[in-house]
Amino acid sequence: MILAHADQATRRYGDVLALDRADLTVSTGELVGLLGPNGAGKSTLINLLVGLRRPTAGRVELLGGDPRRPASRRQLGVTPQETGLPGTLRVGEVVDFVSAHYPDPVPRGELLDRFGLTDQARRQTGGLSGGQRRRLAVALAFVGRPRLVVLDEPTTGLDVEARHTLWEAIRSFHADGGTVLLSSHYLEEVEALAQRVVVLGQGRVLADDSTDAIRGIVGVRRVSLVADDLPTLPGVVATEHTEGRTHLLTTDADQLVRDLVTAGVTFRELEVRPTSLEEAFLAITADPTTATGAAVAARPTA
Ligand SMILES: Nc1ncnc2c1ncn2[C@@H]1O[C@H](COP(=O)(O)OP(=O)(O)OP(=O)(O)O)[C@@H](O)[C@H]1O
Repeated sequence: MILAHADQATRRYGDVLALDRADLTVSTGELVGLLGPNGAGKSTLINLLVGLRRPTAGRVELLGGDPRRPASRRQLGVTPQETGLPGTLRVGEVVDFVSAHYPDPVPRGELLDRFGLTDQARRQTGGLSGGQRRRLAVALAFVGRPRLVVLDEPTTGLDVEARHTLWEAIRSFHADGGTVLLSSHYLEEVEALAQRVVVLGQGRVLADDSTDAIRGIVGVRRVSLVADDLPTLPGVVATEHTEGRTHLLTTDADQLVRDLVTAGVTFRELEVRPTSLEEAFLAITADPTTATGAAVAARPTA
């Protein structure tokens, strides 16, 4: 069953085209990652799906209805990117307050334990660390045993341990049959959790595929060297020249280095390093005729 659906969803903010004809379907039991750099449109798409904003064009549907209708949101749990908690309420009181809205909430102790907040139950939320506050905000999305949980960058600002606690909680909800849509800047995070990844860039869905396939697309590396003359080499997604160095972006750095040697290229000062997600996106969107670009373009996007 389809729990969330965007059909050519478009959203403008004045002159800014934040989301450009995006398609997305999330079905029961899926754990889908929404991956993209800053400003890609992740929050915009999420906000349309959970009824916080209306699309300028196109259609969105949540749990079979219009997300703007409260009835459609009854079985939804959301943690937006920005949240506020009443600073003088204790952690346990906040959980009780939210729980009171649901017929069969997760017991307070169980929820706090799952999110590593048991020791903070009696603390006022104003006295929590940023990471603890974020974990509480995420935990609240799960209180009402929702069918669908939507989390907008749930682990931003968390240290490694807190991030892992949160991942475990998300995994266990999913293992019990729950459905999750979460956004992230980090491929590693999406890889750790999701089987399916939707990549957004400049408001468009660039790819919608398995985590493995996306790793192949955005796992771009930068091979940089000094060489007078370079032949055309296979597997190069983009080429840049700065200060006498040539930078070759590729999804297979090992093979590229082998090809350089086989081609008899005289080079020096070779460096291989990972690219940022931004660089990878720029590379794969810049030239749709490259092998990598074709892999992206092959997905239905427009
Ligand atoms: N309320 C708004 N008013 C004007 N422009 C907006 C508004 N919300 C978002 N935008 C713009 O829409 C584009 C997409 O923003 P969005 O927040 O959806 O991206 P994002 O992928 O969630 O980014 P981030 O990872 O930084 O949170 C950006 O250019 C942003 O500046």
